[in-house]
Amino acid sequence: MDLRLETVRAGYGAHTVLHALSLRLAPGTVGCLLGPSGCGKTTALRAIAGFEPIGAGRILGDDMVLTDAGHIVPPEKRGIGMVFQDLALMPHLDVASNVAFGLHRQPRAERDARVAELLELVGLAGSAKAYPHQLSGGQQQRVALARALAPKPRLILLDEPFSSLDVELRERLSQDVRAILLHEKTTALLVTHSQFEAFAMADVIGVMRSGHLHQWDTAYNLYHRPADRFVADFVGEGRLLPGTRRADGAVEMELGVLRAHAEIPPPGPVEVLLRPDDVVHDDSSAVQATVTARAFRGAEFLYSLRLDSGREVLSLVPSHHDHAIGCRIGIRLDVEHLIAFAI
Ligand SMILES: Nc1ncnc2c1ncn2[C@@H]1O[C@H](COP(=O)(O)OP(=O)(O)OP(=O)(O)O)[C@@H](O)[C@H]1O
Repeated sequence: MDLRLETVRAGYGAHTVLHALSLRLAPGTVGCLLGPSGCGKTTALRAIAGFEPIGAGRILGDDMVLTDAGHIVPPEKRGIGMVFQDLALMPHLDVASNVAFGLHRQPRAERDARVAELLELVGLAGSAKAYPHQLSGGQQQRVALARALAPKPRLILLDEPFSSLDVELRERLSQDVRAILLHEKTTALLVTHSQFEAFAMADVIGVMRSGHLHQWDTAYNLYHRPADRFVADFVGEGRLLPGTRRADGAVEMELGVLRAHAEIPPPGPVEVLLRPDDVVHDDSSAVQATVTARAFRGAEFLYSLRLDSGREVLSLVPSHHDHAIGCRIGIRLDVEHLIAFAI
């Protein structure tokens, strides 16, 4: 489905939750709404599914109006599948019957073939006769996905589908689910507050806060070209440090002078985003900082460093450089693409 939201406003009574939400999800792509709890992700998904009316704007699927301020195509007529956090598998039906649930109008042979195909796809071909309570959480989630995909929906909506699973399983499952969605060529929209899931699954990610969509973009652009301070802060790790943009284009900071490019703000005070890989440990550097915290990440340490001004930066350092908290270490900047915001 080619899904379009055009300046959608929605909410509950007098409480507006979505403010002029606009986005487009191209057919066959996986999109994600990412944002802190309460920012309106689920409300957006429910409006797309047809469970919530909207106060203004339009929701279109393949150029057909699904919802506008005066009218709603009912959920069952939209060709949209859903996978929610609480799986709602039917406990008294075996796995195959759960997956077949939405296919009751199809001839038996076709239905059985589709169920077998999906169970194969989600890696549960051997569990067709098992009951939900005999499966692990991850397996149950796969059944829920197979069930939602069975009728070949034009769009599938996934609301925090992995939130009840442990981290390791989430990681594996989110990659598997992406592969399954691509295989089925289903357009999908996922809602999560986990960046990891968003990055692992989505082609395009929308960062939301308080019902506003701050940026609808690829993971690469959210990380390397954040549209504003909120996205810069919310996506990935990093710290904002004050600086001054000079007339010659360079930016002066306490850590040195950085070359700038045309996109950054005009001369004046700015805030510069420094990612942990922008701050390089270098014993020969004159600039020193104090290690205030460190997290072992296997190949690297993530150091929190206090500058002489009292401000903090993060630095990723190969883990054979093992510096204790309180140590002074030399650092220099190695910024490939300067990101700065006018203050
Ligand atoms: N049925 C409802 N009636 C009234 N207010 C609601 C209802 N559902 C949600 N809200 C409010 O709307 C706002 C957005 O909620 P929503 O569930 O869309 O956010 P979310 O981003 O999905 O959050 P979470 O990640 O915690 O699920 C919240 O302030 C919430 O309290």
